[in-house]
Amino acid sequence: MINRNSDAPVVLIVDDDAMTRLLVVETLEPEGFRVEETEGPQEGIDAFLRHRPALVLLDVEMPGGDGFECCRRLRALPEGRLVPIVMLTGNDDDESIARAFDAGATDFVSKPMRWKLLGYRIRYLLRGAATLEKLATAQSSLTYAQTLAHLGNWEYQAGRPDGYWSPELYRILGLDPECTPATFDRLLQSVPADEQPLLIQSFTSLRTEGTAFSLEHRLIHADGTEHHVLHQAESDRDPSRAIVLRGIVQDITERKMQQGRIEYLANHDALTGLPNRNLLSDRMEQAMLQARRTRQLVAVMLLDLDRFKYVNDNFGHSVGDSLLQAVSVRLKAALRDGDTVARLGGDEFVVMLVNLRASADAEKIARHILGTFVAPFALEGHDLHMTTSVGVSVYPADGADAESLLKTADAALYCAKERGRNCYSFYTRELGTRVEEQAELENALHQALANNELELHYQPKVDLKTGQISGVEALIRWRRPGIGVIPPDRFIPIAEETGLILPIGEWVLRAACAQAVAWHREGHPPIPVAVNLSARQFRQQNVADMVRATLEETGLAPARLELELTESVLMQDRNTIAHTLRELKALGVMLSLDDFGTGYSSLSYLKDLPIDVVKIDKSFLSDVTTSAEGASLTRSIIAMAESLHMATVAEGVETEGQLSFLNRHRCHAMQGYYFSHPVTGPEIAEMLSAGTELPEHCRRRELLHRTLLLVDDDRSILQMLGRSLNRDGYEILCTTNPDEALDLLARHRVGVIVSDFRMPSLSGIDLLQKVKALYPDIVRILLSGYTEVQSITDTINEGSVQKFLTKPWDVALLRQHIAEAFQRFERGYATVPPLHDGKDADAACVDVHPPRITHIEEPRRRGQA
Ligand SMILES: Nc1nc2c(ncn2[C@@H]2O[C@@H]3COP(=O)(O)O[C@H]4[C@@H](O)[C@H](n5cnc6c(=O)[nH]c(N)nc65)O[C@@H]4COP(=O)(O)O[C@H]3[C@H]2O)c(=O)[nH]1
Repeated sequence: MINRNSDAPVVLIVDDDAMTRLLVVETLEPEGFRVEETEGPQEGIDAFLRHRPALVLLDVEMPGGDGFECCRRLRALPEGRLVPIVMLTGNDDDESIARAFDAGATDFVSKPMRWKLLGYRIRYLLRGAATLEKLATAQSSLTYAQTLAHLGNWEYQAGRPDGYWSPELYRILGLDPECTPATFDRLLQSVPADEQPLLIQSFTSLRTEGTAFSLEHRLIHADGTEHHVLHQAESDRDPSRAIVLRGIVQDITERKMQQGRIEYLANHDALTGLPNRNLLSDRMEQAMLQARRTRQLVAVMLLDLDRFKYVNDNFGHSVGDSLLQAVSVRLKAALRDGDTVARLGGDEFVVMLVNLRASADAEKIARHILGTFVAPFALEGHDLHMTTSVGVSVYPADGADAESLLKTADAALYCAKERGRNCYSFYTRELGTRVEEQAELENALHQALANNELELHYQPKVDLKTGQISGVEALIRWRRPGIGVIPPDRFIPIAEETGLILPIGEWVLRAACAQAVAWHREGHPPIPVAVNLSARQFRQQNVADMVRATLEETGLAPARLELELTESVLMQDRNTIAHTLRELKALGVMLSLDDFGTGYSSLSYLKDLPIDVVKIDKSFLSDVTTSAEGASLTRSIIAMAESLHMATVAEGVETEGQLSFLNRHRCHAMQGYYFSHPVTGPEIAEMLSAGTELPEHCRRRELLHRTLLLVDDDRSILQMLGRSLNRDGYEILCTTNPDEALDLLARHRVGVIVSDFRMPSLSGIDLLQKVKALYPDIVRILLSGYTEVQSITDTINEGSVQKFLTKPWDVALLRQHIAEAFQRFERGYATVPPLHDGKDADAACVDVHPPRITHIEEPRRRGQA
């Protein structure tokens, strides 16, 4: 019977004896085997390759060759390594058996054989072969896996110095298995000296007490490189009850490096390499712990670069990035080793100072930090002058944990910025309360628009020539239920910061336009309404689109809308802003520059922008009648605007003196409490109906009459002077008090002042010096006795006095000099040239003739005997 079952295990019989082959077939096929037969060694090898038998029965003596040699050749084949080969031998002698095993045979059977047992024997051998194959597969998988995992292993028997190291362990150590004994001492040699004691101790406990260990330590590879390994070991007893120690050594160098990299990235800022918020918090907690123990202080400084956004917008992000890197280098260089500089993101840095004894130490360092910004940063061909604001909080007084310390430092930073930047502020309790209030305000502001809590007031602007209302400015108010009206200065900055200014700004624009249309519909003359736009609106919205849509929606003529921008708007990217302003101009609206003089706008920049009106900030107006500087700045702004063909509106006009000053210098319009506070829409309507306007004497007049101011503490002299001059048609103002004289000058357009030399409260020279500074166009005459001439020579030479009259006077000559003085004033008035680039008007309008002395000889020049 021939077994053709293809799944049946194949047995190859190689024997020249046909009878033996037949008996094998007859015996095995009924047992479920398939038998392939060949007669000689070479055919046997060919059949082996063809049929891949599960087992080979091989005769020892064949005519075609020796069975031992055939066995050897079969074993040499890759496919023949593990196949059971059973030698069939007629010689049951020891030598043949030994030769058979030597040639690689698995077993032998002596002829004549017991055929009945052959099947059992073959099955047994096949089971053994299968187990061996599985073992070999498992072994190679294990080796492969160990290589992949860089996992080596070792084994020692207690009491024996030599043991076993796997190939991978040799590879990890970089050692040659052929010439390196697998001893524990050799393993130890590869461990750096500082880590050897730990390993020895662990190994000893394992050996003596059976305590398993798991350690990470370093190993020095044979090539000298340092590797990190995870080393784990435990002990066991083998079947003979001997103690066996087994361990694995895994090379985790790569994982360690990646872990290190991940940890670095998680704790450092990628741009500057400085610690980030994460690491900073850790360090802060540690520093506070230590400070508690040593009773010292920790200071946290929060830094924000002033105008960093301007650098980014105008010089590009790569310059911005280089700047941040340069700042981090300077900050690190400014501090001690134990201190920390971290970057929180953007242009925010934190400096943490440890081991401080007093807050004053932190103050010194804060000053030092400001000092490190003095030198410009030379970056990509630009010299950037940067400053920073610093908020400081101190542990333990200002916070018990990292988060609260950063919060209080932030509050202090806010205060430093409010103080004008480029300075530092320490946190105080009052500041904290203010910050909390701010936070509360911020929450409430989110609801304000939805709850209809916002409203608009309007402040009239008045034309100084006609005295009539020429427009209004819309000013927002927040009426908080249960609290009252909150002024915009308190909530607009918050709205700016949070972005709420965008919806609020849109609402203001719509409400103001609608109100202007409503006034017109009620029959009032069409007056323009001005609306403030914030810098953030320009950055984040398409302002031109929004304005166009609002004009369409409300039906307001574009010429009746004025948009007020602050200088901070102009500090944004030049090209973008110029483009937006041109788009707005193309719509037909008016553009005015608010709070002019408080920012950084330069004349050359302004002249390229389509600005119609410059608003002079109220901070200049406040001291315009008392401070030479205030007066000079305001004059300069008016003159500059005039030269650029822009109109001027002065804000915050509260007194007649300020108004007179503005008229004298030909400002176009005013806005301020002197005329009206901001009022409601209906109140504006009432003012328009009533034709409310500036009183006649407050308007700008061209030269109508000559006003003369006489100042003398002696009333009788004043009367005599008045009598001498009253025929000439002057408006004569008299006062015995120099302070009152300044007030009169502020309120009246005086052309000539005559002042006595000796007065108890202020000398005539001091008064005229002030007049020169405040009103350089007024012609200044000093009145004195003969004997005083010598002492006032220098003053005359300095130019504070332009004419000099002596007492008693010749009436005709007095009249003549006063008339000449007025002619001179009027000449100057008619030719006041526009001022350029902030130059003071003095040089232009003061006639610097040598002083003329009436009645006596010329005073002697400085240095003359
Ligand atoms: N001391 C004094 N002050 C005077 C006088 N005349 C007017 N003022 C005040 O000066 C401010 C003029 O407005 P601003 O410079 O545009 O300054 C405004 C403006 O920058 C901002 N603001 C107001 N409304 C809005 C708005 O709707 N949107 C935006 N973005 N900002 C607004 O808030 C600032 C303050 O507004 P207000 O508190 O209404 O304060 C107003 C006004 O009430 C005066 O004679 N003396």
